[in-house]
Amino acid sequence: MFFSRKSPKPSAAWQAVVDYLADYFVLPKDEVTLWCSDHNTDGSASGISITFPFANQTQWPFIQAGIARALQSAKAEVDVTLKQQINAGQTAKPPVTNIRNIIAVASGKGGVGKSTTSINMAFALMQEGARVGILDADIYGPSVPIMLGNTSERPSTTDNKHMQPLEAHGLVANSIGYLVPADDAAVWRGPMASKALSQLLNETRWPVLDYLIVDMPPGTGDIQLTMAQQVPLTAALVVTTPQDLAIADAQKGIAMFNKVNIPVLGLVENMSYYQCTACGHKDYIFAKDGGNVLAERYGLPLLGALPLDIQIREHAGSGKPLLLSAPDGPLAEAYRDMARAVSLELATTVPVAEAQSKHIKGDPIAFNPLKDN
Ligand SMILES: Nc1ncnc2c1ncn2[C@@H]1O[C@H](COP(=O)(O)OP(=O)(O)OP(=O)(O)O)[C@@H](O)[C@H]1O
Repeated sequence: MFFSRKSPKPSAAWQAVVDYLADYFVLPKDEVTLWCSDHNTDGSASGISITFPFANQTQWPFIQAGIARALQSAKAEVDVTLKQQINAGQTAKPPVTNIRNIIAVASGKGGVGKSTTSINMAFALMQEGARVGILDADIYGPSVPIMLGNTSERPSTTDNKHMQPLEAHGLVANSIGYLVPADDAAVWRGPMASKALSQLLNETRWPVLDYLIVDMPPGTGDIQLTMAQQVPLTAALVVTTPQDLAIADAQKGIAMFNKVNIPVLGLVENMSYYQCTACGHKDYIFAKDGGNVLAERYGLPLLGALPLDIQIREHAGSGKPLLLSAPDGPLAEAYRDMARAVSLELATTVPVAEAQSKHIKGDPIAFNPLKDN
């Protein structure tokens, strides 16, 4: 965006930008001020750089237009640039090489759509400009290979010690489903399942990732607890459906992460409602506001509400990700809304790790599926 260099009042411009951002993101001015810095455009005129610590690139055209309007009404002129730099969040355990943030997606009970939410959120975060990977920790029922449509592929290795993760549509992934037949893993006891997860996490050559999404096994038993403790999680997200039973189980999920001091970013209500394709009427098939009530009870934000929609099921089962097949539709938009909310929540609630770049070693040679952004 270009403005005349004859900026009479840089402080008015600064104020207009900060006010606009605080208003747009519904955040305190102190918070958004941290994203802004003065920069020199050509040595004589100064401008404002906004560095977002979260993924929101699809919104930049709106934000740029909004800032232009705000500057115009403040009668201020300044050059404004937008950038994105996602920080590594603080973790209790040492971070995994190349991964800035690990987010667990969990559910109190099976079948609520945890895996579907994980994969769609991963693609949505990518569309918002983040570098993303997915780790299928659902050892007993891995579904990532099916959803990515690459069940017959296997991770390769060059040194017999590390795996190159698979890559599908720019998303890097690893899953027990790529490594052993489903029937074998289904009978593993807890210690074997957690060992498998540890190997998948630590012996994969991850490229530099802003987010690794971990699709957890459903439930809140010993296995899930061990896994939650074992992985250097930055934060967790709990997926639920609105009916009472699922809500009761989601509570156990929140309690489990609280017990091991992993911050819960918020809740996602899946299959919230069904919208009639003919008349647009919304039917709350399971119950209304279940996720909202639970979110209020725990003081957590409701970060997304996804409808029950045949397209979501069809895309999940066909290996053709919804976010790529129908990127402009309302469902893709709903997932991107959720992804931005998750990314913003993490950036504004989880403290930034002290050592930002020590564990970022760079993309393994000859393996860089993600475009630089
Ligand atoms: N919003 C939705 N609309 C329609 N179908 C959905 C939706 N979310 C998930 N599904 C479908 O519901 C089924 C269960 O979803 P999914 O496998 O994601 O659940 P899960 O909680 O991960 O299950 P599991 O306990 O097996 O790990 C799948 O067939 C999926 O396609």
